[in-house]
Order: sequence, then structure tokens, then C-alpha cells
Amino acid sequence: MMQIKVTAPAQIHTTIQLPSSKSISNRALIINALGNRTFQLENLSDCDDTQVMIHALNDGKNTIDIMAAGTAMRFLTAYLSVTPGTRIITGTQRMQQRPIQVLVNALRELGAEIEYIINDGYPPLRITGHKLQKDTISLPGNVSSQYISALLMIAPILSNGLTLTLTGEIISRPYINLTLQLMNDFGARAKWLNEYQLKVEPQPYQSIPFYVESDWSAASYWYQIAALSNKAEIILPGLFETSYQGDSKVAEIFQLLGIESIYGNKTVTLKKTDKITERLDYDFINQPDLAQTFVVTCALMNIPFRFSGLQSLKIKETDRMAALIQEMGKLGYILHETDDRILSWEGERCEMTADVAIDTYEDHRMAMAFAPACVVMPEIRINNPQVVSKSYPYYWEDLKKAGFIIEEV
Ligand SMILES: O=C(O)C1=C[C@@H](OP(=O)(O)O)[C@@H](O)[C@H](O)C1
Ligand SMILES: C=C(OP(=O)(O)O)C(=O)O
Repeated sequence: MMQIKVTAPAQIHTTIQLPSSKSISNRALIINALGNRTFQLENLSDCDDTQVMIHALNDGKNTIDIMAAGTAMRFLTAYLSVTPGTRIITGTQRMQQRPIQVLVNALRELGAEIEYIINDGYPPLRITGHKLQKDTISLPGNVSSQYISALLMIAPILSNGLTLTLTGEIISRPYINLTLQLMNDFGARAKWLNEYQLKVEPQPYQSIPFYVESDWSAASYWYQIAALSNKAEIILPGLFETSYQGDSKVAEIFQLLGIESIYGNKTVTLKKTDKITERLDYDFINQPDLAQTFVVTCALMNIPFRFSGLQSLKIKETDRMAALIQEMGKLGYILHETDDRILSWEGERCEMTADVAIDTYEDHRMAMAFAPACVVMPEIRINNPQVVSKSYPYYWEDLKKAGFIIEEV
């Protein structure tokens, strides 16, 4: 196992070129594959999750391994269901524990031919693609929005389009909106009919030049570094105030933690203010990927919190609720979990583990959210730091650029 020790500089003045959004990259790639494959996609992400998508779509292999990429697994399952040929789609051990039944059931109801190879409800899958006939479907919207995005993206090429009705509390809604936004940009006609129904017309995708913006979820770790530092000014090019990404909300929430976002010509500059909230209560139902960032930041800033809407964290790269409780415990913070969906901290402390090393559970966001802790500690050790490549391959290089010292131990 690899371990690194991370030490922070006294102050931070830096410009960081973030990775491109993997959510946008992976949508643009699927849409391109469903169109005539002539779109010019610029600035695609170089992260693992996008690389596996590019290989899946271009290599023509019968067995596709998407490793740990949830979006690739879900989007390709729908894509392969409408693409001639029989293929197996698989992923890491963890991917084989991340549920896909809601999507498979919906696709089967539309007429798709999909078999479970090992366990019912989970990858790997054997998929034989052909034309789908039905044009209306109802499915739960409270497990993963990626199932809904997957169905929406294939809908323009179905002969009668598709009307989707979502049941239960809809989670990660901004990601559904991101899908609609991209589909419409590429010439499709897709929209909400009301709070819980979506309609897509049978109208093919059109070719447009497309530039992928920087990743707002990745930006969250730089907001975190700025918030924990005594002195910091961080410039992030490639981010816009009006973004397609729901995680751009991070700017607003960090305002409560003393970080102001100043938007300039295709950049945002993070500056420190002294306006800091005494506690933070927030519902992360629409921004699940930001939860780890705020748990670590608030605790280390001594700001009690109650974060709700975290029910999807249990089925992500790891059970993120359990991982957060465990690793924050090592740092001396006692978190409480309620009803599988709330994490709270009211200031309760315990003794810090000697020689603490943070485990990352094959979860990029565990590594990226805990590393900034070294800003307020003498140092922090991170196990298996290479996990960051899932969404942000140059994370450690970027920290070095900002003056952090990273040593292999
Ligand atoms: O559609 C997407 O690009 C994503 C949707 C979210 O997943 P869920 O809908 O499963 O919450 C998010 O956590 C993931 O990182 C990316
Ligand atoms: C949950 C994530 O990704 P995915 O579900 O696409 O694997 C993530 O990047 O935090």
C-alpha cells in the first residue's frame, strides 16, 4: 500500500487549472455516440471515469470494463440496449455492489434484452442491443439520478420518444437538469412536464462544437483549502457563475464559511472574508458529492453542523457515511448518523489517533476532502492517494504547485 504525508504552506497564492467536468464529458460522449459521431468535443476530462467511457465507445470490445465509473456503468447500460450486438459490461468489485436494478427494470420494460451475470440487481450485465418499442415508463427517482439521465439520453433515438414518470423523492435533480441542458444543446427536445414527469421528443441529435467547462466538484477542495487557511487567494480558471453543474452551489455555501467568489473573465477568484457562520445546517440532496468537503471543513473550523439528504452516499464509491464517521473519528471528531440520511456534529470530541493515517476506501473524494486537513494540522497522511485519478488525476501535482509538500512514506 502506498502512503503519502502532506504538509501545507504558511499561505496560499496560486492559480489552479482544474480538470474538466466528468459529468459533462461523459454525457457529451454518449450523446456524440448516439448522434453521428461528428461533434467536436473539446476539453474532455482526462480522468479515469472519462477515459473508460472513451475506450468503451471506441475500442469495439465485447467485454467492457468501466472500472469504478458510475456514470459510465449507467449511461452505457442504456446505450448498449439500443446499439446492435451483444456485450458484457463490468467494473470493479465495488461497482458489482452498486445497484442497477431500477435502470435494468425500466429498460427491460421498454423491451431491452439484459441479463445479470452474477447477482440479480448488480453488474456485470450481458446486454443485447436492439430497437425498443414502448414510449412511457415509470421508475423510482430516489436511488440514483444516473438511471434517469441514462434513459433520457437514449430517448431521442427511440421511434416515439419517451415520457418518464418519477416516483419517490427525486434526488440529485441538478444532474437530471444537466442532462436535459446538454441534450437540448445538441439539438434534442427534452423537458420537464411537471415536478416529476419528463418528456423527450423523437428528434435526433445534431452536431455542434462543444467545450467542456471545469469541474465544480473538484473546485470544492480549493474552497476548502482557502477556508481552512489563515491567508489565501486562489484563482480557478474555466469556471463560470452560471454553470450547467449543480455543484457550482459550492460557491454560495462557502460564502457562509468566509470565502467570497469573485467572478472575472472566465475565472473565479477565492478570497477570504471574516463573515463566518456559527453553525451550518444544509440539505445535500441536490449536491451529494459536496458532502465530504463540508463535513471535513466544518469540523476542522469548529462549526457544528447537521447535513441531511445524504441517503445516496451509501451506494457511491464506498459507504461514504460510514467512511466519514470512521476517519473523522481518527481526527478526534465524533459524528452522528441518523436515519441513514443525516450526519451531524455538535462539537463532540474524542482523543485523536496517534500517527493518524486516513484510509480512502477506493474513493477519490475521501482522499481529496481529507488532504486539506493538513492546513490546520502539522501534517496528514493519506493511504492509497492514487484514488484521486477517478475524477482529478493531477490533484497532488496541483497541491504541490500551491506550495504543499507531498512525501511518499
Ligand atoms: O449524473 C452524474 O454525472 C452524477 C450524478 C450523481 O449521482 P447520483 O444521481 O447517483 O446521486 C453524482 O453523485 C455523481 O458523481 C455524478
Ligand atoms: C459518486 C461519484 O461518481 P459515480 O457515481 O459516477 O461513480 C462521484 O464522483 O463522487
